[in-house]
This record gives sequence, C-alpha cells and structure tokens, in this order.
Amino acid sequence: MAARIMNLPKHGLCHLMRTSALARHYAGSTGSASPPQFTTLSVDDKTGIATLTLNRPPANALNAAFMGEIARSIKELEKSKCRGLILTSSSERIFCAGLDLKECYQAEASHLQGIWVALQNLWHTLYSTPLITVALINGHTVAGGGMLALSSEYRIMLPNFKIGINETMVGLAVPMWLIDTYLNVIPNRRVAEWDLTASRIYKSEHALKAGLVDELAASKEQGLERAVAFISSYPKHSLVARAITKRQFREKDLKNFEDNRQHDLEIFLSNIQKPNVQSYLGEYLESLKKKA
Ligand SMILES: CC/C=C\C/C=C\CCC/C=C/CC(=O)SCCNC(=O)CCNC(=O)[C@H](O)C(C)(C)COP(=O)(O)OP(=O)(O)OC[C@H]1O[C@@H](n2cnc3c(N)ncnc32)[C@H](O)[C@@H]1OP(=O)(O)O
Repeated sequence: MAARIMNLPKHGLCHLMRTSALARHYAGSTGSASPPQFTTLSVDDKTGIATLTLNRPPANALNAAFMGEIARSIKELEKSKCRGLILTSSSERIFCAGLDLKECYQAEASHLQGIWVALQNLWHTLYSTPLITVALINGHTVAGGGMLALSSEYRIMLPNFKIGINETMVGLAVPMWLIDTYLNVIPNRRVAEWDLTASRIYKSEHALKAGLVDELAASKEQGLERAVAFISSYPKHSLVARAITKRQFREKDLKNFEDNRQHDLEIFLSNIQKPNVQSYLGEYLESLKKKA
C-alpha cells in the first residue's frame, strides 16, 4: 500500500493536514498542544483509505486521552473527505482490552466522569461517521474493545482471538446504546440478550459462524487487503447516498443515546463507585496481574 504517514494526498480525495498542522488543530480543539500519542494514522493517497493503528501498550486499554485521540482522528478524516477507515492494533495479541480498568479503580468521580464522557463521544463519533469503517481485529477485543469493533461497519478478524462484551462479568449493566449497537450486528434478539447478559466471549472461528464478524483473515497483511477490498467495493459516485443510507439505519440508536446521554453517565457513575463493584474490580485487576 502506498501509504504515507499524515501526508497531503495528491488527488484531492483526502485533504489531510501535515503532522504539524494536525498538532495545531489538536491544540485548538483540546487545549493541549500534544500531537497524537497513542495512535498512528496513515492515509493511502491512491485509495483515499486511512488506517488508524491503536498503540497504547500493553493492551490498548482505553483512557480518556486515548479515546479523545481516536475520536478526533475520525473527525479529521471526515473533514478531509477521506473515503474509508481501517481500525487496527500495533499489538500482535490485543486489539483492545476495553476501558483501562486501572483508571476505573479507586478513582475520583471527576476522573470517572471524564472516562465515561470520552467513551460516549467515541462511540457516537464512530457509530455515526459517514466514513466506510472496517475493524481489522488482529488480537483480542473485549468490552469497550468490542464496542469499537461492533460500531464499525465490517469486521475482519484473525484466528484464535476473543471478541465479546463482558460488562456484566465486571458487575455492570450494558448501556442501551451498546445493546443497540450489538443488535445492529446480531439482530436475533434472543441471541443478543443471551450474549450480553451472560458476558459471552466468542473465539474468532465461532464469532464468524455467529455473524459477529464478517470474515477471518490468516494474517494482518491479508486482513488489510480484505479491508481495502471491502471499502473499495463502494463506487465513488455512491459515497454520499451510501452515507445517508447508513445514517438512516443508525439514526434511531443515535437519537436514543442523545436523549439519554446524561442519564447514562449518571448510571455509570453510580454503579462504578459502588463498594462491591470497586471491590470486584480490585480482585479482577489482581487476577489479570497474576496471569502474567
Ligand atoms: C468498568 C466497567 C464499566 C462499565 C461497563 C458498562 C458498560 C459497557 C459499555 C462499554 C464499556 C465497557 C467498559 C469496559 O471496557 S470494562 C473493561 C473490561 N475489560 C476486560 O475485562 C478485559 C480484561 N483483559 C482481558 O481479558 C485480557 O487481558 C485480554 C483477553 C484482553 C488479553 O489477554 P492476554 O492474555 O493476551 O493479556 P493479559 O496478560 O491478560 O494482559 C496484558 C496486560 O494488559 C493489562 N490489561 C488487560 N486488560 C486491561 C484493562 N482492561 N485495563 C488495564 N489493563 C489491562 C494486563 O493487566 C496486563 O498487564 P501487565 O500485567 O503486563 O502489566
């Protein structure tokens, strides 16, 4: 792929800013002059396809800064009239392990609020984007990581990894906007209800059979080729009509979310601060450490 890291394309399909200009833009929108820290973004000039690589070792766990960075990149790509976006990970084992649980444990309410608002914004940005979105799931992806994959339009996964939404296992309810996102992929309500109440985690091969992912690829390289083929299958002249159609499919879910945004935040803050949830989180974090 003739990709360049944050460089100006020749043909005008993508009008991305150079890195320094992007940094100035971030400064304007966030009050911070720092350039992207946890992601790399490359754009193929010829295809107009961007690849956003998640790079927050060891697990691409989502904190507010990381989520803000992903959402801002998507917004930039929209403005640049890029055609499609491939989300992938720099790790060979983990696509995304969901929220950074270390930051959810014994944290100040204001910090927890920042995390949840960033998660809400990221979901809204990804779920509503007119870009053609593909998650190239080259590692485990659970909880908030599952959200990233399921909010994309097409999922290509490498073998022998795990995917799913395991919030009830962490002791918390799945928010309605994530249920809607799940139903958009697995429309069988009984299966979706069972999966989400039971915190069901699928292995890649089973996820393909269940329709949770669309394709398996033998390697990241093959997955990238397949992702480009999927995005390129939409002719240029249909992109606007395509985006409007996508929006119409997702509009009800987006409106439900907007109507309940504040309530959703309050539920999260109340649940996450409960002593039993915090105590479970502490044990869960210990169990993750012991694995190492
Ligand atoms: C708090 C929940 C709140 C609300 C939920 C309500 C609504 C849901 C809406 C969507 C939002 C979701 C919330 C979440 O995302 S909660 C996050 C839940 N995540 C998990 O349960 C994943 C836990 N991790 C794993 O299961 C495995 O790590 C994984 C399968 C991803 C990879 O396994 P592998 O064996 O390859 O690696 P590990 O050795 O386990 O991990 C490597 C290092 O990464 C650290 N790690 C892993 N996950 C997290 C995490 N979520 N946060 C912070 N750190 C994480 C792990 O400790 C290892 O670190 P080191 O020991 O190497 O330092």
